[in-house]
Amino acid sequence: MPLPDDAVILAGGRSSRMGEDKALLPFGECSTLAEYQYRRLQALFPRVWLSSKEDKFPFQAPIIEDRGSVHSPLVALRSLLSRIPAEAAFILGVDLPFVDERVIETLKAQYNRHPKAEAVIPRSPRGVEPLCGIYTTALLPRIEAHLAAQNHKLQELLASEGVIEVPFESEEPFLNLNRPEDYKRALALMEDENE
Ligand SMILES: Nc1nc2c(ncn2[C@@H]2O[C@H](COP(=O)(O)OP(=O)(O)OP(=O)(O)O)[C@@H](O)[C@H]2O)c(=O)[nH]1
Repeated sequence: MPLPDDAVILAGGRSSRMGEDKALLPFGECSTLAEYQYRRLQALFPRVWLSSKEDKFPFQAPIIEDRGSVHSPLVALRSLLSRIPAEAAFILGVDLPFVDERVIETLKAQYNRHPKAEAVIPRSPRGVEPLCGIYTTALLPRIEAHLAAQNHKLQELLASEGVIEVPFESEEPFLNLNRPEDYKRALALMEDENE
């Protein structure tokens, strides 16, 4: 299997727009979206982790807890890139349930073609999709610098020559669940797929 061997699900956000913790919403056959993502990624990566502020999950999985109480994906990236046993990991937001195997295998293939890349990130028609991509420990010094400057913008971290952008024709796989209406739409899409 091409590298990386590690996948990490970002599941420690505040879910303020959803109004309840979206990682813990039921999804598909699973009692939580976090477990749905975990099971899917287990088929594609030898090691799968959950990234969160604390262990709040009703199933067994290795957790990488955040170092720092501020909520932002950058805080999570600092903690997980310092903790993974390798130099790179595939990162996925818990709220992107439609990122499929084709997307992941395309990103893996690009990473294997560019092993010195700092990150390999999809670009869809709506722009870069930073919550789905391969991130490497080479980013750690810049992540620390951005956090020290209280700059939490992932897009700014990724505006670097060392970041490979991979174009995708559709934004559909990157549909994310921010609000209750997004969740309802995602449940309906799942039902359509299963019919
Ligand atoms: N581990 C960890 N994950 C985070 C943190 N902040 C955000 N995330 C995750 O990163 C992804 C994008 O998060 P955001 O869109 O910034 O925040 P959110 O919790 O999804 O939603 P809002 O509060 O409505 O913005 C989601 O998968 C979050 O669970 C954090 O501090 N730690």
